[in-house]
Amino acid sequence: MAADREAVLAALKQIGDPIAGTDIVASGVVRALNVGDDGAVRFVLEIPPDHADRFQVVKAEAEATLKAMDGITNVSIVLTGHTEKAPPELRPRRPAEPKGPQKIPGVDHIVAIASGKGGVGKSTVAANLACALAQMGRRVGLLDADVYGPSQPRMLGVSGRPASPDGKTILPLRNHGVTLMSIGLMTNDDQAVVWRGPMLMGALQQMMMQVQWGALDVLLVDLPPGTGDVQMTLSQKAQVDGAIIVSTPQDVALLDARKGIDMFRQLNVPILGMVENMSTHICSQCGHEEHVFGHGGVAAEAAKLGVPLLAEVPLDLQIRIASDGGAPIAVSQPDSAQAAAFSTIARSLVAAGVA
Ligand SMILES: Nc1ncnc2c1ncn2[C@@H]1O[C@H](COP(=O)(O)OP(=O)(O)OP(=O)(O)O)[C@@H](O)[C@H]1O
Repeated sequence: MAADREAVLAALKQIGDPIAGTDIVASGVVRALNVGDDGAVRFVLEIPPDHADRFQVVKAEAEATLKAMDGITNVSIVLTGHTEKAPPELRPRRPAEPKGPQKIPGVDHIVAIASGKGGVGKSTVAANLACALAQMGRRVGLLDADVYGPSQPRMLGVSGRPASPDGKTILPLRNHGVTLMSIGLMTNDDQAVVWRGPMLMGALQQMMMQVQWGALDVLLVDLPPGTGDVQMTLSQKAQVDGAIIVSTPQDVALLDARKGIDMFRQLNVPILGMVENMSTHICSQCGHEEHVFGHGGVAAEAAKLGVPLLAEVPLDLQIRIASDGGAPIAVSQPDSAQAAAFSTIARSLVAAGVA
């Protein structure tokens, strides 16, 4: 079993800080501690630059201590000079030079998860799909670009602000095997954010290019609903392999989904398929199946538009409870019927060569 964060912290508390005279956890030099599900431990020692030599010894001691512990597979410690800077603020930067779509270093594929309309379950699908892919052994990242309501930190059970040891790169967070960065983690919870166009573009570019994603088979991008600046910027700046459009079966949702598909086609982003969410409702009490929003509307629309229907996800209380609780159903009940819909989408992406 992988060591947990508490055990790692306890071990680090045994190591002295030669300058502060306390231990390295108490003195605050241990930053951005990340203990992975696979037992990999990663953190930054943020130290006064004049004392680098003395902290080399501390680093070696911490490495040796952690490596000797059960459940730790790998230890990676980065020594950085102390800066007073907080993680970078998302200030608008210089207007970007006009450049064509770029690859994100280390990221093999980018898949956008989009919807025409808000509240149709796009983020739920993105979170579950990311977890389903991770469970299949894919290296997966999730970029929550839903500036109007970033929900991935809650759905994936992640909190805290991501660290930026050097003030330039941003270290993402990780849970359930998914590497996550969210615009929601860069703002204060209680602060309403009003995003303006150029600010949005700068923030999205920062998320894509400054976050240390590491080597990924696929980066899923949870887009805001609709057809706005973020969709445009993503498709123009990054090489997007395809988009998945999530819709409920109602006519109005479908109408907006169609607009989304048109937009991606204009931007030359292939449509990988549509997902019908809240497809049928099976009563948890009596097992009766109801079509709350109608059923099959997305299948018909997909056929009309000539795009695959990737899955039909039922409207199910467990799906909501699981996401609200920070462990999507694909990871908390991977063998359930509800989770099967998400593994089906994951398998389609792998079969299509984009994950
Ligand atoms: N299949 C489902 N069964 C039950 N509840 C669901 C399902 N899909 C989504 N929900 C719930 O519906 C609400 C909205 O879902 P979600 O946040 O994923 O939508 P969204 O399309 O990303 O919305 P927005 O774009 O407006 O942020 C959430 O509370 C979520 O738990």
